[in-house]
Amino acid sequence: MSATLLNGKELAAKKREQMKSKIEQLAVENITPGLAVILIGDNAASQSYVRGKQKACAEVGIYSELIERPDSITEQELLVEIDRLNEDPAIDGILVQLPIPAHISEQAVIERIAPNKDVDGFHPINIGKMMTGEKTFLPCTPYGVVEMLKEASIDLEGKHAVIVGRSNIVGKPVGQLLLNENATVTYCHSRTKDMRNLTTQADILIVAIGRPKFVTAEDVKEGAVVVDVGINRVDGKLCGDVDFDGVKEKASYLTPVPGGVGPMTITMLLENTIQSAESRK
Ligand SMILES: NC(=O)C1=CN([C@@H]2O[C@H](COP(=O)(O)OP(=O)(O)OC[C@H]3O[C@@H](n4cnc5c(N)ncnc54)[C@H](OP(=O)(O)O)[C@@H]3O)[C@@H](O)[C@H]2O)C=CC1
Ligand SMILES: Nc1nc(=O)c2c([nH]1)NC[C@@H]1CN(c3ccc(C(=O)N[C@@H](CCC(=O)O)C(=O)O)cc3)C=[N+]21
Ligand SMILES: [Mg+2]
Repeated sequence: MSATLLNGKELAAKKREQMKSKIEQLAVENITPGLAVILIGDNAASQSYVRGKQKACAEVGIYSELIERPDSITEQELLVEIDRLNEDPAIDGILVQLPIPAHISEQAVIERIAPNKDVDGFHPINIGKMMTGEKTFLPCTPYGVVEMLKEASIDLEGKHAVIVGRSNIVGKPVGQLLLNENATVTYCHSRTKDMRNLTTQADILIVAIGRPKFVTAEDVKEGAVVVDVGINRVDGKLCGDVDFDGVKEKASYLTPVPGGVGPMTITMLLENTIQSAESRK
């Protein structure tokens, strides 16, 4: 068997088309959704992601503002920038590109963003609402993963979803969203013993660890749905956390890297920004 590819790039393009007409409707009411992105330092990967976000905003008609600051910025200075954006009526969403320098507390920064402008869905209030199933901004990568599975009509109810990775931005929330969809969820991480025994039981396997081609065909059950969140640069080329060529012969569905989860992450950021602008009304 050769897996059906879950084409995130294509679904992202389709969703962005739909967003354009929503934004035209908002324009009638004199609302232009606005996103502020704060980029600290000169990390090449972060710069490239931020460019991707700005390009996507321009494509659908979201106003975007880039605030670039040097590595030497103090935590206090950054918090003041966030306060200003919290008060800015043209800004519906605020994103601080991670990682940030070690001398600044990531948690302090995330908690300073007004929850109703936290389009990343990282604020503890929004995480809490996600856990209780209240409507809120869902974290973009997990939200994008669930949208891709739904688009392919992959039934989640009662399925065993195994998540490899437990970061606050990907692993933990993707498990929570799948639980909200009535999947049975198991988390694996760097201390997990006999991980293969767990991953080979997965109907749905989500991998988000940041280790190139770490998950191989032997880790996967025949017919499983495999979602590769990893983005790794090896010899100048992008690859995921899953050994694509091996796993595609065993999985029923598989996401490519690039062109899988990544474009969906940006798309759900746009979606959250539009949702935020709609609540101005
Ligand atoms: N496509 C997209 O839109 C996005 C892609 N990414 C990519 O996804 C990947 C993960 O990102 P992120 O969640 O931020 O990463 P983190 O580094 O924050 O977390 C990695 C997680 O993987 C676990 N882990 C690491 N090594 C192993 C191992 N050998 N076996 C089992 N578990 C392991 C860690 O365990 P422990 O907790 O025990 O340390 C940790 O929970 C990266 O490649 C990143 O670039 C990230 C965000 C968005
Ligand atoms: N506050 C914050 N929010 C984030 O959402 C956030 C962040 N910080 N820090 C870094 C990670 C990573 N991330 C990606 C987004 C898009 C692609 C993406 O579009 N990838 C393309 C390839 C892009 C390329 O060619 O480099 C693809 O997979 O096809 C990847 C990774 C968001 N993150
Ligand atoms: Mg991280």
